Amino acid sequence: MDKLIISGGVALDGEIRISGAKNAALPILMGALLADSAVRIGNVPHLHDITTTLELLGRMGVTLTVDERSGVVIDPTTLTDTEAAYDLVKTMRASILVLGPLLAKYGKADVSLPGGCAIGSRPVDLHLRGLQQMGADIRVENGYIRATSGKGLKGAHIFMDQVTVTGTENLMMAATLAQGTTTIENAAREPEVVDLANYLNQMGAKISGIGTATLVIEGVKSLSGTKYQILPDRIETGTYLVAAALTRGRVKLKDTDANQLESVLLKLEEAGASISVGDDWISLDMHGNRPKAVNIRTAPYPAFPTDMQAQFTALNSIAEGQATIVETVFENRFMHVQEMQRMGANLQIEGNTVVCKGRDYLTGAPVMATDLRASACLVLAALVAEGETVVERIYHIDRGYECIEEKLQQLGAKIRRIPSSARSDNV
Ligand SMILES: CC(=O)N[C@H]1[C@@H](OP(=O)(O)OP(=O)(O)OC[C@H]2O[C@@H](n3ccc(=O)[nH]c3=O)[C@H](O)[C@@H]2O)O[C@H](CO)[C@@H](O)[C@@H]1O
Ligand SMILES: C=C(OP(=O)(O)O)C(=O)O
Repeated sequence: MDKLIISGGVALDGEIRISGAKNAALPILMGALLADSAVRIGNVPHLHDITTTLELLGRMGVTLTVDERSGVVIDPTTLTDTEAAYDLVKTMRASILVLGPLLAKYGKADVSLPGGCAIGSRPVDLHLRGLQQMGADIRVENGYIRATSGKGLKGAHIFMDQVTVTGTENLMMAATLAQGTTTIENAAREPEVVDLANYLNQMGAKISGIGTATLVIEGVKSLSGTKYQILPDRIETGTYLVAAALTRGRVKLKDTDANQLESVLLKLEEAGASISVGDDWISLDMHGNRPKAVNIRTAPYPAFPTDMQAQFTALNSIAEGQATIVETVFENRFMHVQEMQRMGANLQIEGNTVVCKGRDYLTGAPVMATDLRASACLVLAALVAEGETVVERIYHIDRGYECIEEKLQQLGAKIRRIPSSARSDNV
C-alpha cells in the first residue's frame, strides 16, 4: 500500500486547478444506464472511485471509451447483465446508485448490499422504501438486494424520513422512466444532486423543483444520450483552502465555483482568512497570520458539509483559541481524532462533539488513514507539524483527491508518495 511522507512547516503559496466533483461524477456516470444512446461526460476526475464505477459498468456489458481530452463515452445499449457484485460494491458504497437506473430501464437489478463503513452504519433503507413505493418488488437475500419492477415503476409520493444524497439521486433516476409523476419530499439539495438533475433533464427527463427540498419528476418513455460537463469539486476546493489557511499561506484555486461553498467560506473568513472570488476561481490569503478556532456544526446542504468536518478539525487543532465541532450527519465520523492526538492535538470527543483546544504546534508522527476525509485531515495536519509525518493507507485518499501530492507540491508543500513496490523496510 502506498504511503505519503510529508515534512511540515511550509506556508502554501500558488495556484492550482480544481477537478470535477467525485460525488457528481458517480451518479452521472451511473445515470447513463437510463439512456437509449451514448452519453459523453467531460471533467471526470481521475480517481479510484471513477475506475471502480467504470469497471462496474463494464462488467454489465456497457461499452466505455475513455479519452483524456473529450471525456468518458458510455454506450449503455450493449448492456447484458444487471448485477453489481460484492467485490466492487464493498470498495465503493456509491455503487448502490445503479439500483434505480437498472430497475427503471431494465426492470431488474441485483445489487450487493454495501454493508457498514468507517464513518457510520449508513443503511440504504430509504432507497429501498422509496423504490417499493414506486411498485418495485425487493428482497434481500445472501447479502444482495434482488429487485424487479414487473410491468414498470409507477410514480409515487415519497417523503424521505431523513435527507439522503444518494437516496434522493437513486429515486430521482428511477422516477425519470416511471409511469406518472413522482414527488420526493425532504429531498437533498446538494449541488451534486442539482448537477445530476440538470444532466437528466438534458437527456429528456422532466424534473422540476431542482435545488429545492421538493422534487417533482414526470416520467417519460425514454431518455437519450447527451454531452455533459461535471461541476467542480466543492470538497476538494474546501480542502485546499483549509490547507492554505492552516499553513498561514495563500492560494488561488481555478475552475471552481464559490457559490457552492458559502458555509465553508464563511467559516474560513471567521478563522481570519481574506477571501476573493471570481466567476470560476477563489483565492485565500492568511497574510501570514495564525487561524482562529471556529465552531462547526455539520448538516445537509446548504449548511456546513460533513465532508469538510475533518479538515476543519485539523485547522482548529493548531488555531488560536477553543472551539467545538458537532457532527450531526454520521454517527462515527471522528476516526481522525485519535490519530491527530498522536500528533499532539488537544482534541476531546464528547458524544457527537469534538472540543478542540488549539495548540501552538503539532509534531510529525506515523499515522493511519481510515477513510477519505480523515486522510485529508491527517495530510493537512502534517503540513503544519514539526518534522516528518508518514500517512499510511492512502488508498482512501486516492478515492477522492486527484493527484493530491502533485497539487500540494505545486503549492510548495514537501510531500512525496512512496509506492508500495518501491518501499524499503526502513522507509
Ligand atoms: C457518493 C456521495 O455522494 N457521497 C456523499 C453522500 O453519501 P450518502 O448519500 O451515502 O449519505 P446520505 O446523505 O445518504 O446520509 C445521510 C444520513 O442519512 C442516513 N441514511 C441514508 C440513507 C438511508 O437509506 N438511510 C439512512 O438512515 C445515513 O446513515 C446518514 O446518517 O452524502 C453524504 C452526506 O452529505 C456525504 O458525506 C458523502 O460524501
Ligand atoms: C463519504 C464520502 O464518500 P462516500 O459516500 O463515497 O463514502 C466523501 O466523499 O467524503
